[in-house]
Amino acid sequence: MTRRPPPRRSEVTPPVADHAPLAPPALSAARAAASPPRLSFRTVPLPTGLIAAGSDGATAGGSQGLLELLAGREDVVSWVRHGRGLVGWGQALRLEAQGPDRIESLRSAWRATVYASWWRDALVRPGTGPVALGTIAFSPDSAAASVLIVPQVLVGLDAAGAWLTTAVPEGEAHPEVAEALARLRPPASARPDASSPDAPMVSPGSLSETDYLAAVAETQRRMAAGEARKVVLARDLLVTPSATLATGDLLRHLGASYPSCWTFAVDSMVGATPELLVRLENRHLASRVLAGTARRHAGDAAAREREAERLARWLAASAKNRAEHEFARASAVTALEPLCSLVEAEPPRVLMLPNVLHLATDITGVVAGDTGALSLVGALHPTAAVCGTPSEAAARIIVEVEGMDRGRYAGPVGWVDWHGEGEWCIALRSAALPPDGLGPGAPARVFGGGGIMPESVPADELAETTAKMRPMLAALGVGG
Ligand SMILES: C=C(O[C@@H]1C=C(C(=O)O)C=C[C@H]1O)C(=O)O
Repeated sequence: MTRRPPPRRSEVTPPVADHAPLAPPALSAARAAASPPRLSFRTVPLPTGLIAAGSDGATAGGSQGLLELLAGREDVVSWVRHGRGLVGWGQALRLEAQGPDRIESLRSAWRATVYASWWRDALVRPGTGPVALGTIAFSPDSAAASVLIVPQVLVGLDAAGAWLTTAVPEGEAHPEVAEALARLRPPASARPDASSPDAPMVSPGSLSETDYLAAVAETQRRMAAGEARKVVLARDLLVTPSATLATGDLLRHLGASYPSCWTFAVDSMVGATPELLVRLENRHLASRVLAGTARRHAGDAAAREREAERLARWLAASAKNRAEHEFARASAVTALEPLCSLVEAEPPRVLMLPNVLHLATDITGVVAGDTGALSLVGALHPTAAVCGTPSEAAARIIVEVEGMDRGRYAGPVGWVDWHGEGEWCIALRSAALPPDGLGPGAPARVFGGGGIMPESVPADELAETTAKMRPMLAALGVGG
């Protein structure tokens, strides 16, 4: 499909610069909404068998998996689950916003950009045509920018096949498909240093373990005084690798170990999250609320299996976890109802992950009017899964007790397409990487948190944050 007439000129392919093209300057969302940039997008199907997902998300046959395309690369974007989704690199556009209106500003800037742009897309499937990936700060007061990024090259894979979307400023020629395809191969020069002998260095972020225990106790004191009923606290660890480690290689590790999670990367925020904030496709929405956790332990497969069954029974029957879950579930349903003609929530079930089990509620709905995914994100965020109940009191306690700026941790992360649909998760099981890449002297900030209830045991809450950090820590080479 072509949305605006393509420019009347022959497409001459200019010599294409090598990898790591320079990022364009960031454009404030407010400026972009008033005076939108004009981009040209082109989506073409890729030959069958070139890109494929194995049953566990790994490579199938002679083809490449999506995350393998990122080997050795920096400046990547990723949105991959069970080997399918989107990966890309380069930046054709970067929109930035901050403050309480950051989500709405990005939404209207993207809408204006789409209207000012043109594209060719013979496929018209979710994720084809113009797509931007975003990562949004948890708090309106965060110093971290909330961004939407249009990659220069985006490769997608769904059940029907793979495609390639390129984005260039209007008036510039797209790289030829053959050229872009050749460049799907990771640059040999950027291959990671596989021999990093020393273990990474781990140090506390804003709170030591002792301080975190004190923060949990202080939160419980404030809850006992009637200030809030549930508060989600988090902490961070600084992990410094002994050698450079490419973002693309971290993502491959996450995708292989946590295939049922969304392996994401946007603007140096990376992770493998199990929590779907909202997917909007053909006006139908889906959301998966998680709250209430049991930790799994290491061990042989049979022992872990037996333990998981026992933990699942325990979690499903735990009054504390059920109450904690109910706050999160209610906050999501309440946020969605005004925007939907129908909202249905399944009874809670147990979701099993390699490191933890969660109570999970699947929500489905039909969106009223032309409400888009970013409007739904704005209505949902922050749910009581990552903030608390009541929301404002919990947010205040978080600021006062956690002592850190969460940045994009626990904020929305995902993608939006040309008509406002897309898929957004909560940026959990995640880390903020240094902007110029991980390496000695440039640590990753790894996050983990959990819901505090009046009856919580502080030591258990601390252990829960460690269990939730395990995916990122393992990808960074910490622990087993
Ligand atoms: C806050 C985190 O996770 C959230 C909190 C949970 C809980 O308290 O049980 C469970 C899932 C997530 O909604 C995290 O992973 O950092």
